[in-house]
Amino acid sequence: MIEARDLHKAFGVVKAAEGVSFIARDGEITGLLGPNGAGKTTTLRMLYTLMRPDRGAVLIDGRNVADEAETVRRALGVLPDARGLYKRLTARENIEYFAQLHGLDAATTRARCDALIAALEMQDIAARRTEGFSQGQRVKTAIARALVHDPRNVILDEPTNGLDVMATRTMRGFLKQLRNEGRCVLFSSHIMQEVAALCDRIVVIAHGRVVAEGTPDELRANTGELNLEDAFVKIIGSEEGLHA
Ligand SMILES: Nc1ncnc2c1ncn2[C@@H]1O[C@H](COP(=O)(O)OP(=O)(O)OP(=O)(O)O)[C@@H](O)[C@H]1O
Repeated sequence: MIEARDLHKAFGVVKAAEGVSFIARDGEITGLLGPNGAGKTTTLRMLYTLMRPDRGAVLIDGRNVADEAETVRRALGVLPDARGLYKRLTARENIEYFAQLHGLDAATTRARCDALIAALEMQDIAARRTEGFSQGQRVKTAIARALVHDPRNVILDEPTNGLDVMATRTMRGFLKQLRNEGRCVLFSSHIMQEVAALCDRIVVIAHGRVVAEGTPDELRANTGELNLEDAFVKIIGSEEGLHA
């Protein structure tokens, strides 16, 4: 479980997060939806311990990040906005390297790598150096690497950004599999259709604040709109972020 509790973060005069609070539960996919510059990446960075909030708290499985950063990090798998692969290593070696950093033994490393490579349909690229990888190939490698230690909570910053239709389908199927395994899956997107297709719960963020939250049905009911797109226009107050 991931909990954002009244998170604030400012960069000079820019207030990127102004009291962001929400809970992402186990066995659910939670989507953080908002237009460009809404504060999604900043919020996720605070949640995955990269950035310290000016105010507020982050709790992962009930543990406060400020007190137990190391324990919390072991329970987190993160796809950051900068994917950052080692380009001289193959895709498999990138994943194995993270397994070593987490202290996994050789047999577990092999088993986890094989399972992730199969689940993400990356058998054809596993033995290739990542230098020159396409966007989709890089994202798959970075996700496999983020999940090699079998974390209970998964945070992904715009995981389908730049992916083609087939790669997006694979990614959606993979995220659902993580959810069905009982994990807590939280991802950000500025694309309404992406969030609508995948999420059990949606947290809508605009100008650093949570402006709506609920299941797709609840968001429709609360806005009095039959169509989710119309509901978002009403919530965000513009058509930003509605189109892929
Ligand atoms: N390191 C930083 N220094 C200065 N300003 C920043 C920094 N990081 C974020 N900001 C500002 O904070 C605001 C929120 O940015 P953030 O990246 O969190 O938005 P986002 O919702 O992820 O947007 P996008 O969909 O475009 O990625 C923006 O105005 C951005 O310019």
